[in-house]
Amino acid sequence: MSTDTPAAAPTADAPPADTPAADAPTADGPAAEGGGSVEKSQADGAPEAMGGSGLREPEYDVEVTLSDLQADPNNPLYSVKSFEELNLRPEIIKGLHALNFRRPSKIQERALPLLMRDPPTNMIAQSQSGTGKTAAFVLNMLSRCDMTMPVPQALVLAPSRELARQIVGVVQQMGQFVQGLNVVAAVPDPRQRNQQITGQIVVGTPGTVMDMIRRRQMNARSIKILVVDEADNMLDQQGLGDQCKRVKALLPSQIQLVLFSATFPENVTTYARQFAPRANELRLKHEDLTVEGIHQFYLDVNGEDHKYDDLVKFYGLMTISSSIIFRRDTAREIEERMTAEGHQVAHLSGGLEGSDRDRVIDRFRSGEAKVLITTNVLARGIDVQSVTMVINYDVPEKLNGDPDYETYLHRIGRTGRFGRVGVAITFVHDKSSWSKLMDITKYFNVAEQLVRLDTNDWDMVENALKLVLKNPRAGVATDKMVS
Ligand SMILES: Nc1ncnc2c1ncn2[C@@H]1O[C@H](COP(=O)(O)OP(=O)(O)OP(=O)(O)O)[C@@H](O)[C@H]1O
Repeated sequence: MSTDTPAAAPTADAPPADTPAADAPTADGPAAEGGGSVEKSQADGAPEAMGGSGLREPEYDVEVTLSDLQADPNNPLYSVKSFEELNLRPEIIKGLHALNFRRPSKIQERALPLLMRDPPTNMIAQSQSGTGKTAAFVLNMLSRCDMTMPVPQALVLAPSRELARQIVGVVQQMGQFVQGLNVVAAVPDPRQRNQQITGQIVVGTPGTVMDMIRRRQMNARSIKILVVDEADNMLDQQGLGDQCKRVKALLPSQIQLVLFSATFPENVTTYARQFAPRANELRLKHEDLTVEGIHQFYLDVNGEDHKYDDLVKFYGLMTISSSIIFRRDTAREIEERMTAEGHQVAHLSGGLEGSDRDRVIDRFRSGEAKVLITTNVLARGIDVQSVTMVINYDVPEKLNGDPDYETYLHRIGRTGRFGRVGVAITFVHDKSSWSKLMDITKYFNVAEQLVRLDTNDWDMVENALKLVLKNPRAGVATDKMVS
């Protein structure tokens, strides 16, 4: 895309103007409004307010004081309650303390009393990426399972093996002081083939779970909770939606159904309500979904042919602790080229064997690989706190070419986790990619904050990003920095 791209214009046809940065508020400016959230508590009957490794520079440490963020009522991490007040058992509280969870986040504070109420009620809950949804549903499961019984009692369905394995890890950590707890990952694994599942909590991908129940490897008779994580994705996609429905049909009829996601587009909401009837709902407007700590940029690339070169140049500018590059397809040229440039790169796509996928994600989590190149298979749920940058090498699109709002939000949500600062950079190389990105940022009400990075001025690019990443309280770049 040429440098006379309509950088600040809200539409693709609008004439070039100042960059959006000119009007962009700083982090000291207006905070993301928490007031636009909508909560519908059907159990109560009445609605309530809800509330590259680089080659030149040292690594940046991004620090964040969680207690400050948790004191701001507009912040999704805010809470007035303590875990003790949420009636959690002492051994579970001990696990939370061991994890350094001092206070619940807003979603945990709101969801837990509803989830843990007796008799159990269904729940459809939404909150921004990285705000602790996993802990909310894990704490409910830990509280409700009888650990003296070695049979599955709670089942979590997740869209990828990586996310399922991650959730297993969260259950193990939070439940480390819970006597008798056994949690099992139900993901394709030849070693598990004929093994009987005896864990009280099972976390898996829908196809494997269905197989295990059908082959009687897993006894579903005692299951009392079904959690569908990333529920909009799980219920929307024809394949997964169908599979989730079939898994549900294999479970007892009187169970607690819990759906969690950062996004619930309208077209999925109706289906979600059929899947989990009479649910308490914790919902947000799409305008309130972005996370303040994620600074959104676009790299103005001079045509498709320059994308590789610019990516490599970009990674030569500075060291990022960990970053993820999202691509539409699984081509490996970028990996090869960046490896040749001296970066510690890993590549993960759905086409790899399960054990290879495990090895790759584990290398990335441990920091052995600093750059992860992947597809939408990892767009959702993956929580690696050291990820300070996400790159959308392609603007996320649906199969029909329309902008994919939800995937954009989930991809950028791999950084800026639980109050941390992160940077999301989308490559824009022509009018079409530009206008799709504009649509997306307008949908989430962040078009004004989107900052252009000009590939004709790499010093500016470097300065803009350093400023944001060095200072956890720094605002988005101003027009002085990116002109
Ligand atoms: N109360 C808390 N105190 C401190 N850290 C927390 C708390 N709750 C969650 N976290 C941490 O916040 C991070 C994000 O949590 P989690 O992965 O559950 O987010 P999420 O809302 O499920 O995000 P996504 O929508 O991307 O799936 C995790 O590293 C988790 O350990």
